[in-house]
Amino acid sequence: MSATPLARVPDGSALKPIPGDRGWPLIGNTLSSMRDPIGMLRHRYDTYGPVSWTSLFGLRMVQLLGPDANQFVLLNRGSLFSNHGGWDFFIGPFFHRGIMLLDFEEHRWHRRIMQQAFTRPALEGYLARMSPRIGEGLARWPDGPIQVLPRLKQLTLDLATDVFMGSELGPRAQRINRAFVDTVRAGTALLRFPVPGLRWSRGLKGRRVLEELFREEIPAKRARQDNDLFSALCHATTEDGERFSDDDVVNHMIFLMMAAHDTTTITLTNLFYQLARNPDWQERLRAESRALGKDGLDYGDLESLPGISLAMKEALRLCAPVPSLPRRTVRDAEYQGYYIPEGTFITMAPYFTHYMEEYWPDPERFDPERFAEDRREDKVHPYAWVPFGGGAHKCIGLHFAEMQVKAILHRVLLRWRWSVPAGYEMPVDTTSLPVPKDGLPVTLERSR
Ligand code: HEM
Repeated sequence: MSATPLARVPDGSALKPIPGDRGWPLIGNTLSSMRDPIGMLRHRYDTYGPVSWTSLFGLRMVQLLGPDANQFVLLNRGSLFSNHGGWDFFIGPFFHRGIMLLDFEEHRWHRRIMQQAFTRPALEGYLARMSPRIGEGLARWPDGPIQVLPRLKQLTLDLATDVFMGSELGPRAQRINRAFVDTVRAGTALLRFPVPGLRWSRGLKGRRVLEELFREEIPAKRARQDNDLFSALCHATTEDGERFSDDDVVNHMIFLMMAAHDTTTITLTNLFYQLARNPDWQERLRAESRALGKDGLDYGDLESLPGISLAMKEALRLCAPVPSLPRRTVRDAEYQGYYIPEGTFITMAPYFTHYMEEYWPDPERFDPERFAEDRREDKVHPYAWVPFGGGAHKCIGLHFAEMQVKAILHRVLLRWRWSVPAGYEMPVDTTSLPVPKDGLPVTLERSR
């Protein structure tokens, strides 16, 4: 492909035009970015450097690559990049007014209130709810061969029903689960317009069902205080007395369930995979869990499982559940001497950064010790490890995620040893969020 500039640089400007190429007619580079995102970005980085453009999903997209670019986009000095402008194209119809799709002052207002639902006491309450439910959920797993992905999806969905919504929803919880699954799947529909019975229109219907069911429940939730997330959003109040309206609560609930569900499931799936391939690590974590001497974790126990923290960081490096983050410029911008016009779609790519040999020695290797205090390879650059993003929109649920991953993995480690056949390599479907194409088959064997 021959390089063409993205746009003409304004007369008299000393800036350079962004180099790049459209890729194939009509589809651009969409298919290669879905098939092999890291290989495709490596090729572009080697060809054009950290700034280039191509055509993806029918849009001209500027790819800003590497830790410096991550820092530039995520810190967003001068408010150059809109989250709404980037994400709305992909998930707006189903997750509009979710906090990640808000910008600048309005986003800060919502984030201040939402923060009240993620304080330490709130997290302690969620863990207390979650812990026995994890035990019940895992008790339904058989010994022997299982597919990890669908099992974990069911478990995290059941946990979300209780911890996010509150169990008193009873039979309505099942309708919410169904509607929720349809809504989330719609974001990855290939046909991006409503055809009855297909993903997109099922997603729109799912969104309407969720809105209705959550809205009906709000008066009861506002009337009493409980330790589920829905309740926390209904009661969250800042020191200045700011609170969410009913519409805000509905929009945030729908978004939060989505933000938490697949991301945590993918992280756990990758931990299962890596620990199956690295039995020495599996044994090390099991020994740590056994030393704790109990099945259910309390919040204070989380720090006693440092091995899981290291392994989780490494699993998130090797497979960033949110592989790239879109933005759109709200004014003309400049990066490393390149001219980025107003209205340009941008992506930055944690998935790619995490495999850059320039920053991560032997990047393909599962090596949790690279995050240990005496090595801290992630410190090579503050934006080299960015599975949770950074800046104003940095994941608000990162401690929640760590807590849930630890609470689940701890119980699994105590109950089973698991393995994959020698030489097994997990085939990853990267058409949307990265998941194993085969669901990750493993064999569970009782460990006590
Ligand atoms: C390992 C699990 C998770 C990963 C890898 C992850 C990743 C991310 C990333 C990359 C962003 C930034 C998006 C951007 O800047 O465009 C984000 C934002 C967000 N995440 Fe997570 N997330 C995880 C778990 C969770 C959980 C468990 C929750 C809630 C309980 C959550 C709630 C959110 C919210 C509300 C935002 C938007 C924050 C804002 O815009 O201010 N996430 N997450």
